[in-house]
Amino acid sequence: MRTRIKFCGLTRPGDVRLAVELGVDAIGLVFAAGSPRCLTPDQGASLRSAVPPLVDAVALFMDNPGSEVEAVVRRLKPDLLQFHGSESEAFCRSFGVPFIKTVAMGGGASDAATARKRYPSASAFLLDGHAPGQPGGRGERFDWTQVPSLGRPLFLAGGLAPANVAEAVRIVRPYAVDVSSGIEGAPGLKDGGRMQSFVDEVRRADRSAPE
Ligand SMILES: O=C(O)c1ccccc1N[C@@H]1O[C@H](COP(=O)(O)O)[C@@H](O)[C@H]1O
Repeated sequence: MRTRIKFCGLTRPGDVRLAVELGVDAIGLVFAAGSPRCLTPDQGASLRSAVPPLVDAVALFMDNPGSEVEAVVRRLKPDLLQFHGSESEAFCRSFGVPFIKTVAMGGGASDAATARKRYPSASAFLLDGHAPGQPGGRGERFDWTQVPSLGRPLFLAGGLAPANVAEAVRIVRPYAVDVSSGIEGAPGLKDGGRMQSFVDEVRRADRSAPE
């Protein structure tokens, strides 16, 4: 099984081009207010145009008004939406685009127990290391031995980096890994060397997969 890779929070066309060259499966574009990686719809549209067919463009939101999500959907035509806040199932599915729902695993108050029932139409769940109500993209990991079974493909996120992603893949065997700050030189600015090392480490862990 090949672990899928999503790079999130890209802000520069050159970073998108390198991610595609490295063979990542999905590029995340952030529209969450307050994030150092937050894009305007114009910036998002320009980056989206650098994403070729067969690589997914994912638009990320955190409790944005529906009108903002709608505007990004209309402009960028993303392949997937990623919701990081307290959005309802009805809100998430109202845009007619498949969606990933984040499950907060940190702070001792995981919302994993209710996610499966609350979001029956989620295409996948993304497990992140932050506490419920907090934003992601801050490099917070959680206990990888405590991964809930949610009946949908799992994206593992939160504090992943070239130095730990192989271990994370071996323990969790997720459908995909998702990384933002762990491949950056500074918030929003991806580092080419770290991007390359991250992909190499995921592939190394894949090669060690049990038959
Ligand atoms: O990237 C952001 O700035 C962000 C803002 C608000 C919600 C989520 C955000 N990013 C997502 O957080 C996880 C983990 O990031 P990290 O690797 O720990 O830095 C990742 O899924 C991003 O998509």
